[in-house]
Amino acid sequence: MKAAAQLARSYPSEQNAQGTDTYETSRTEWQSSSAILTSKVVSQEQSETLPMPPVSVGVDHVNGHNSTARVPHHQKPLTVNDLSPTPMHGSNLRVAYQGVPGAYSEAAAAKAYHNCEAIPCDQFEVAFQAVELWTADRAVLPVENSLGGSIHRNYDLLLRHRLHIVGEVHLPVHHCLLALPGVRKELLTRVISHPQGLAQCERTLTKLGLNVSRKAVEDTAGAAEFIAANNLRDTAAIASARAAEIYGLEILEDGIQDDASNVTRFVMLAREPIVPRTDRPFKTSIVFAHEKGTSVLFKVLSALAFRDISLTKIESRPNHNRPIRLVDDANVGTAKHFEYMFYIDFEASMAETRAQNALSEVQEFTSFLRVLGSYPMDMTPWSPSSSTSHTASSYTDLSLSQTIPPRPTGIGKEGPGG
Ligand SMILES: O=C(O)C(=O)C[C@]1(C(=O)O)C=C[C@@H](O)C=C1
Repeated sequence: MKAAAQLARSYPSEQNAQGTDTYETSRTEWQSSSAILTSKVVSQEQSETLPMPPVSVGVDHVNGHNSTARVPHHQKPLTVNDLSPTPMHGSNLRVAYQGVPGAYSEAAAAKAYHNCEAIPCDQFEVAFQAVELWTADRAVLPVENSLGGSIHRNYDLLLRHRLHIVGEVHLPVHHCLLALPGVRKELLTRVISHPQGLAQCERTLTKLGLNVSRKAVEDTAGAAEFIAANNLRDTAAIASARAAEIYGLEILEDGIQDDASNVTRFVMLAREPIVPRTDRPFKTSIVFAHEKGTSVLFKVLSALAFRDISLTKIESRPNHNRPIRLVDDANVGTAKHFEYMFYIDFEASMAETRAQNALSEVQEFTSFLRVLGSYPMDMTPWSPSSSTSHTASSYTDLSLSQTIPPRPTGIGKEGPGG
């Protein structure tokens, strides 16, 4: 079959959204069998972490602004042991995020899915698995920040798991320096936060003249929770105003991110892709590799540029299937090339012919190609000064308005979402 025809047939259409032609079948056409990666639970993202006992929560206020996610009392983060394919209850969309209540990821879940039930997970991988095993309907995960850069772990997990990107959401991130009531800045010896939180405030921390060590923990709100639970009077957390409220901390400094327009981009993941459309701006995310490594990159970029398709993001990660390629030259020795997976986001919908043609061409000179998702761009108005204020209802996850394949027996119905 000609590649273009194969592509047009393989990407989900209105027809297959009705269940007559599943995306699962088409997806295999896009992937070389050697590149299929298995899912297994991996160790936590930070090797050096602090234990964080759970603390009860109940304040409904995200990062200084009203949240629409419901946070049950005494909610403990989901761990890998909690994951079993048990039936869901209730009609609201259950959205998995990494962290504890008060984390920015929780705010992103609320922005993406108004009135959702936000489910905290102790690792990114658990959030992926929660959706795969029907414990959650969606996962909302950070992929990049305007100051701290890419969240590499999630790029690797996107490849290892079979979920589809169904949307994106940009969350302005407004950091505060939090400590127990009565603690003065001069008494601090340590600042703890998520590595991204530390990275996003590095220059400001230095400017404040604090004589503190930095320590990475699992998430920003978890840092606040840890200080409260252990009554640490020499330690401050970088976290949201909502985390201060939840865990009873005081705000020593407000807005300590190095750039006022600090923003994190999150992607929404689902078990099924959405039907791509052309009536609003769409983005498509792909990942590809080639045995000849980086030499293919120029061709891929040309295939997009030739069709006037703009790139919004490019990322490379080690190709874990084949990390090194050795090239022997009898005369000079052995060259050792690192192998990469390339991730690209571009501004076009897979419903557009130009995107289909571009990917047909890309398919011809890559050994592995996977469409991670084609989804509406977050076009909500930009207001960095208002921190994490969000217009929850202005965002739409189109997957909620499409026909969604039935759940296995015993699973409840789809919630309202965005
Ligand atoms: O720690 C949190 O609060 C998170 O939600 C995680 C996270 C991230 O992984 O980048 C999300 C947004 C901010 O960039 C800081 C941290």
